[in-house]
Amino acid sequence: MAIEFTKYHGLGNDFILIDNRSSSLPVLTPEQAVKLCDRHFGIGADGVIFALPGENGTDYTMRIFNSDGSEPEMCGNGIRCLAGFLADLEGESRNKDLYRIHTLAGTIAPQLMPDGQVKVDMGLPRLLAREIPTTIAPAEEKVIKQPLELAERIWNITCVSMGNPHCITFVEDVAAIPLETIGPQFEHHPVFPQRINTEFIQVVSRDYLKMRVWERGAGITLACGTGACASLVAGVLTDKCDRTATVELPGGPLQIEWSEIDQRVYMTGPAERVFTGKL
Ligand SMILES: N[C@@H](CCC[C@H](N)C(=O)O)C(=O)O
Repeated sequence: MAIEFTKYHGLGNDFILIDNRSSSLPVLTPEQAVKLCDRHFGIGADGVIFALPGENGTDYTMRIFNSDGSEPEMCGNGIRCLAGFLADLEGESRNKDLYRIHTLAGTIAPQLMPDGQVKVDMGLPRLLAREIPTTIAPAEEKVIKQPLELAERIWNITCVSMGNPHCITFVEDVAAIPLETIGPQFEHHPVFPQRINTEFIQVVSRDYLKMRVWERGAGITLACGTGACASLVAGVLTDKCDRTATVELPGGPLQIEWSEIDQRVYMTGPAERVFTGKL
């Protein structure tokens, strides 16, 4: 069977997009996704994203497999790419700019902007230890500047769920963090029963943060949208940044806002089509 795909990226966080609108089950297994994501023996990507029929009154459903085959609840860069992909698929019959997408993290709403960027209503951040989830604090408490011992060092971590789990730590110099060795130790630390995405943040000013990330199930990536949102929330909670800031990632900048009005997080950034192909 031939399967068509489109390769997209959001600031270098890259995905294989599959038109799965005729079935509610992904046409590929997690094992097949792992093979396709391989950068030497496959197409190469950080994950595979499926555009499925909508559920619960939404326009579409997004499912995603990480490059290790695990299934995360949400993906910020991925949902911008999905919005671009859906607009391509709908072509001339498209009659809206704002999609309501069902995800394992709830309904997320990406909007295609006139300048080509995609602005996403990422929903409410979740802050309680049980919502992350983490056992580092009592279930009903927030995890803000909590000490975590790892690699012979104490890291003060703040945890935020954007549907998927994030652990944020503020550092003097992001370039000096040995991500390859430290990242997996955070990801598999026993206080995170569902593993964790870890963001290292350097505060350049109250509206400009530099970020590097180790992603659960994908390792080092050039950008992480949910991670940038979680990091801004962590920065506000620890009084390191304003509610609106640019988060600069290795792949480029994202604009993030934690709205004072509705307490929801908004992310704006690009989604770029790279090529199409047939498996
Ligand atoms: N890169 C994504 C996040 C993808 C999921 C993540 N690896 C997880 O397992 O939670 C983003 O842009 O948000």
